[in-house]
Amino acid sequence: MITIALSKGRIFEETMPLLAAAGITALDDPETSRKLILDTNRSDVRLIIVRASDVPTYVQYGAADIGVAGKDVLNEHGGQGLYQPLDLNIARCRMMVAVRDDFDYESAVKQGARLRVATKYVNAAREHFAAKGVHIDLIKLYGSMELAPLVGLSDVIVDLVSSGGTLRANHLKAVEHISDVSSRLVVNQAALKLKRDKIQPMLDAFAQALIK
Ligand SMILES: Nc1ncnc2c1ncn2[C@@H]1O[C@H](COP(=O)(O)OP(=O)(O)OP(=O)(O)O)[C@@H](O)[C@H]1O
Ligand SMILES: O=P(O)(O)OC[C@H]1O[C@H](OP(=O)(O)OP(=O)(O)O)[C@H](O)[C@@H]1O
Repeated sequence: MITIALSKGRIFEETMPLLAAAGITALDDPETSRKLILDTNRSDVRLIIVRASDVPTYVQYGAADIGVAGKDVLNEHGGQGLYQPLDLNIARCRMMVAVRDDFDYESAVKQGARLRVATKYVNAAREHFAAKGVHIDLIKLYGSMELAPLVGLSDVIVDLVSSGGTLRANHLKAVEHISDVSSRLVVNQAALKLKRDKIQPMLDAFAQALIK
C-alpha cells in the first residue's frame, strides 16, 4: 500500500491533476466527505487528509510514504527524513514582511528599533531578520496574522501573500520579500528504498506531467 498525505483546499485541488497523470483518482472529495482516509481507483494507493503543517510529520515518521507540502511548511519543519525530489510549482505565493499602511518600516529599521514580529513562520522570520541584523521579539501565531498589527500585538507580520487582497482589505502593506513559495513533493527516505518499484513510477509520472 502507498499512502499519500495531502491537505484539504488548494493543495488537494492542485495535486489532483498530477495524480491523474499518474493514473490515480480519489474516490471521495475531502470538501464534502468527513473521511480522513480516501480510497482511490487503485487498490494499492490511498490518500490521507491532514493539516498542511502536519504533512511533513506524517511522511517523516513513515505514516505516509509521500506528501505534498509548501516550502514555507518544510522550512518550519526542518525536512528531517524527507527526500524532496520535485518542486510541483503549485500553491504559489510569496513570503513577505508586512506592516500597517501608516507604519514607517524603513525608519524603524534604520533607528535600530526592536521590532515585534507576529507570525506562524518563526524560523523564516528569525532567519530573515538575523540576516539583516535587526533585533526582534517573536510572537508565534497560528493564523490570521494580518490582525496582529491592527490591534497592537505586533509592529510587523511575516505572512504569505498571493493576490495581495488580504493585506489591502486590512490596510496593510508589504515591505519586504523574503522568498518565493511553492509546494514540493516529499517522500519518506526509507519508503523510497523499500517501495521503489511502486514509488519511482509515480515520481516519473509527476515529473512528466510537470514538463507538459
Ligand atoms: N494565498 C495563497 N495562495 C497560494 N498558495 C498559498 C496561499 N496561502 C498559502 N499557500 C500555500 O498553500 C499551502 C497550504 O495552505 P493552506 O491554507 O491549505 O494551509 P494552512 O491553513 O496555511 O495550514 P494549516 O491548516 O496547517 O494551518 C501553504 O503551506 C502555502 O505553501
Ligand atoms: O494575498 P492573498 O491572495 O489575499 O492571500 C494571502 C492569504 O492567503 C493565506 O491565507 P489562506 O487563504 O490560506 O487562509 P488560512 O491559511 O487562514 O486558511 C495567507 O495566510 C494570507 O492570509
